[in-house]
Amino acid sequence: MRSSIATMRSLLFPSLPFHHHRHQLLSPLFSNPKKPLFEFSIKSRPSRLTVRSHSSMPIKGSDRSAEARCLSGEIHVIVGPMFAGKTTALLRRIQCEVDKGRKVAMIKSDKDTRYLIDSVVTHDGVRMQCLALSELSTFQTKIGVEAYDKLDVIGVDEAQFFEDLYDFCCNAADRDGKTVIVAGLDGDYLRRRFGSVLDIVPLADSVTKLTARCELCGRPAHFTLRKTEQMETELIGGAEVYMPVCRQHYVNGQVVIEAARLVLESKKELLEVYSETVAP
Ligand SMILES: Nc1ncnc2c1ncn2[C@@H]1O[C@H](COP(=O)(O)OP(=O)(O)O)[C@@H](O)[C@H]1O
Ligand SMILES: Cc1cn([C@H]2C[C@H](O)[C@@H](COP(=O)(O)O)O2)c(=O)[nH]c1=O
Ligand SMILES: [Zn+2]
Repeated sequence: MRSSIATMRSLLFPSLPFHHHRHQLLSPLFSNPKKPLFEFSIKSRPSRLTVRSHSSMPIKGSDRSAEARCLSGEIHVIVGPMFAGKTTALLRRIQCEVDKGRKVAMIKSDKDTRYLIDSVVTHDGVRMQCLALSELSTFQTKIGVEAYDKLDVIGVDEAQFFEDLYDFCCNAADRDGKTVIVAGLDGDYLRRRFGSVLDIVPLADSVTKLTARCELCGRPAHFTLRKTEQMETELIGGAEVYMPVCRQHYVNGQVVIEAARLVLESKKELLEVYSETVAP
């Protein structure tokens, strides 16, 4: 038990620097340099807001007034097709937060087993250790209330796989004053809403939709085409299953895939008729 807590803490407050080198294992959270601490007090006339800076008094989540916490909370959403650079952008924004001396934690869905279970990994191989969770609601329990209170920023990757994304983001930003940076697919391979990612758009301070390069013509790719015949929404995979495409090649691709599916189905029916009549 003690060793697992120690492991968890090392995930949260390592002293390792944060490097942006290819295949470099990035530390998920950052040393805890003093960060400017602010206390908000709303004067009697609601239009006046006094901000006082206390460089020494540690303000924990529980000490700050509710107004102060929700004022300091932020939600930023990064969406787009696969290979659009969502995870890359997430890691870059985390770096910016580190440069500002803020404490960060990274979370991803434990459904993403493509590269490493305990790391967020871009398609270019840039990695960062993280907590792989099935539900975001377990995060605070896993890291402990004290460590959670000290956090300034929470990164979430593969957000499309978290069913409790909306409540988590709401609580983290509005109640606890965290900056939450979320990366995930807005649409699935059928261009339908994927999980709860679109639900947090009304909660967001910013929404960024990225594009990849169409694998067939090089134009900007806004959609993800599934190359295989599986039809379930959740299918973990990379370039062997998916490719980013432009609108024209998405539509063409869907026509081809649907035609291929029809051919396969009719072939299967022919084989069944054959096996029942010619060779019972
Ligand atoms: N068709 C493509 N268009 C754009 N980037 C691609 C493509 N295929 C592979 N890549 C690589 O994928 C990287 C983006 O990876 P990543 O940030 O993990 O994307 P996402 O999280 O959006 O799937 C790019 O920097 C690029 O090197
Ligand atoms: C389009 C689509 C994707 N997925 C899966 C495939 C990957 O494991 C992730 C997305 O990875 P990213 O490169 O970090 O964006 O989601 C899926 O399950 N269903 C889909 O329709
Ligand atoms: Zn194209």
